Amino acid sequence: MAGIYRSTRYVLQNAFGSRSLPGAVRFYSQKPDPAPLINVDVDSKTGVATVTMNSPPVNTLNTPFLNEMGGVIKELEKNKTRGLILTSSSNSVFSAGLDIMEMYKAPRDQMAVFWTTLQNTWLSLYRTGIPTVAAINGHAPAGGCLLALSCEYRVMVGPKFTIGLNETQLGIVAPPWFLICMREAVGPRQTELALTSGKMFTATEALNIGLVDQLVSNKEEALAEAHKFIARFAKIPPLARKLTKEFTRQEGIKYMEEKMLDDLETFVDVASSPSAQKGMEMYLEALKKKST
Ligand SMILES: CCCC/C=C/CC(=O)SCCNC(=O)CCNC(=O)[C@H](O)C(C)(C)COP(=O)(O)OP(=O)(O)OC[C@H]1O[C@@H](n2cnc3c(N)ncnc32)[C@H](O)[C@@H]1OP(=O)(O)O
Repeated sequence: MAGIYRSTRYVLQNAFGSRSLPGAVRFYSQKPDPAPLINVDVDSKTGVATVTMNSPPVNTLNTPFLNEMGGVIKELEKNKTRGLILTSSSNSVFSAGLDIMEMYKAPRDQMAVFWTTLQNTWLSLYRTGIPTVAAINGHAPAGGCLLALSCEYRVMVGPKFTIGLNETQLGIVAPPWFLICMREAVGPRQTELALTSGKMFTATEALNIGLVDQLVSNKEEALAEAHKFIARFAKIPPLARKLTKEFTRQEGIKYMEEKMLDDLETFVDVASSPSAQKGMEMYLEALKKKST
């Protein structure tokens, strides 16, 4: 393990005094951003929260965004919210996944803070007792797909948007917990086929393999179906529901609880390797070329 990484682990462990690091915290002081990156609207009748990612242009997952998302989930849990619908303010992108700028040419300690924040926020979303639905109203590559997979139900606007774990196309490897989420939705065979090729699925293909649960034709319909899904739990005792969800998701939860620091170490080593850096550089160039 490289010296810088050792010191990163030391800083994080010393700051929190144990192997398990808390979620949704800012590790370093940052200038507060006055504009929220995520909007929350709680329906006063149903108690269901619509959580709208609003970080233009493409809702990339970076440290401030993930911190805010972790804080939102914590707050909704505290307020005993009846449901959480995750969607996007963009007309074409749900989330473009991890912010490559958090990994490209970033110092190892910055990468470590980013990844720890991602791990914690993911775990909060994945295991929350609140019923969760992704209303996928745009493209959802990589980390965007992970967010959707972490919810209990996925309604996707079709037919033109795509979804998938495309990491191998970038020359990087999706970590085991991304894979666990995919496998829980589509099974081992489709997971291997999808991840080894980095396939992005059309909404119809995604429905056919069970990557999404329902196809609709616009965001309004997606939100309506999401509300219907959450209403199914109106008469289910919340504690029984929450524990059943935890049991069902035990593999992912256990992985993160037990392997958090190993996973972090692997990420920093892999992401800072020359081949991953080269892959990201080429990918960023291709994105820039496309947008100009
Ligand atoms: C080392 C182990 C790590 C393993 C895990 C990795 C998981 C990940 O999530 S990696 C990230 C994977 N993400 C993608 O492959 C998506 C890339 N983006 C796109 O395909 C498209 O942007 C889009 C289909 C989501 C949207 O297309 P659209 O035409 O609407 O917008 P663009 O012009 O492409 O983008 C606007 C703007 O945003 C920049 N950008 C897009 N995605 C990212 C990103 N993931 N990170 C950083 N920046 C991104 C893009 O370069 C444009 O920037 P400029 O306006 O400055 O040119």
